[in-house]
Amino acid sequence: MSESVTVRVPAKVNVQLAVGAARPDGFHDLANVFLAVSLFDEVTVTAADELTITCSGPDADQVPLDRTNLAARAALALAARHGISPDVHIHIAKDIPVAGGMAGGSADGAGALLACDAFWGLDTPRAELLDICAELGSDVPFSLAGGAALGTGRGEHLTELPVGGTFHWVFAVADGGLSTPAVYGEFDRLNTGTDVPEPVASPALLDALRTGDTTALAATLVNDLQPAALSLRPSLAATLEAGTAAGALAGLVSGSGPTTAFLTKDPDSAAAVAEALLASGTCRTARVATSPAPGAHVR
Ligand SMILES: C[C@@](CO)(OP(=O)(O)O)[C@H](O)COP(=O)(O)OP(=O)(O)OC[C@H]1O[C@@H](n2ccc(N)nc2=O)[C@H](O)[C@@H]1O
Ligand SMILES: Nc1ncnc2c1ncn2[C@@H]1O[C@H](COP(=O)(O)OP(=O)(O)O)[C@@H](O)[C@H]1O
Repeated sequence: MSESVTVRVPAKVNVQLAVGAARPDGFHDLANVFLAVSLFDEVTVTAADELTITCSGPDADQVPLDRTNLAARAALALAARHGISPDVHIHIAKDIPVAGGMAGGSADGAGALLACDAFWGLDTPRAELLDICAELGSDVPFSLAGGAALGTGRGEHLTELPVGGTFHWVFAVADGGLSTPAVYGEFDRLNTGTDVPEPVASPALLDALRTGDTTALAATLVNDLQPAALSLRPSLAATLEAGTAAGALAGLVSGSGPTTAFLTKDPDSAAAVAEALLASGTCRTARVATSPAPGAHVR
């Protein structure tokens, strides 16, 4: 057994998030087109007498260090399935914004699962790991998979998607987070009395991904949660405006927000948009990243 295992896991952006009506279980059916982006958390597992968690990075103080942390829940779930002790130390080096709509918690869940699996030498089949991910949260299977995928159901059933090029993004990180259930709740409130259509993936958007056509992707980006996120956080409208005024091809709220994502035509444009966003004072920080990025992998 090696002394430690470190797994690197990407953040995501939803290039299409089509949201259906609330289901009886409270979740919403989705057509969720995930794209992994090159901002990564690193999850390291070492031997310990009990299950403990530490976290480092600029947003570390916002991460729970008890058993509600998705990394702890992943270790507990895997250990329970194999009937072994979950006693390990998990360190999260966090670079993904917390509660930002970029699936940072999900990344840590998938990362801890893979790291514990390797550390304990279990060699759990991939399909079983994906099942555990789905139990942990709707976005967790995609954090394991990476690349690009269509998520259906509540987002946990994945179909891998081909991507024909590299996309250049700028992420404007807002002050504070937005609660995912609160944003879905606001979506329901805004849609009260309307007939919410079944969510379907956009053929034009899937085509743009497949061909790597940035301009076509920019024209088809859509997030049904955006009106709800803007309703809860009206200041995001100014961030979206600042990014597009600075030359981004398009901007949208990332998932449930409040991070906003801007698609740009090349690395130079991304750097210019990031600089303009920072100067605009409409965000806390701006990060440049590319996609697709690989899923959770041992370093
Ligand atoms: C909105 C999205 C878009 O990818 O991500 P974020 O922007 O939060 O990262 C996801 O749907 C978030 O997925 P995830 O954060 O894993 O959610 P879960 O833990 O499964 O569920 C948290 C809560 O979100 C709501 N929820 C989540 C998924 C879904 N399809 N319908 C929902 O209504 C429910 O209120 C649920 O109790
Ligand atoms: N490992 C983790 N990293 C970050 N947040 C976590 C983690 N585990 C649990 N959480 C909780 O999940 C909430 C959502 O965080 P996160 O996954 O970063 O955002 P989002 O759901 O918007 O993508 C946080 O407010 C935090 O309380």
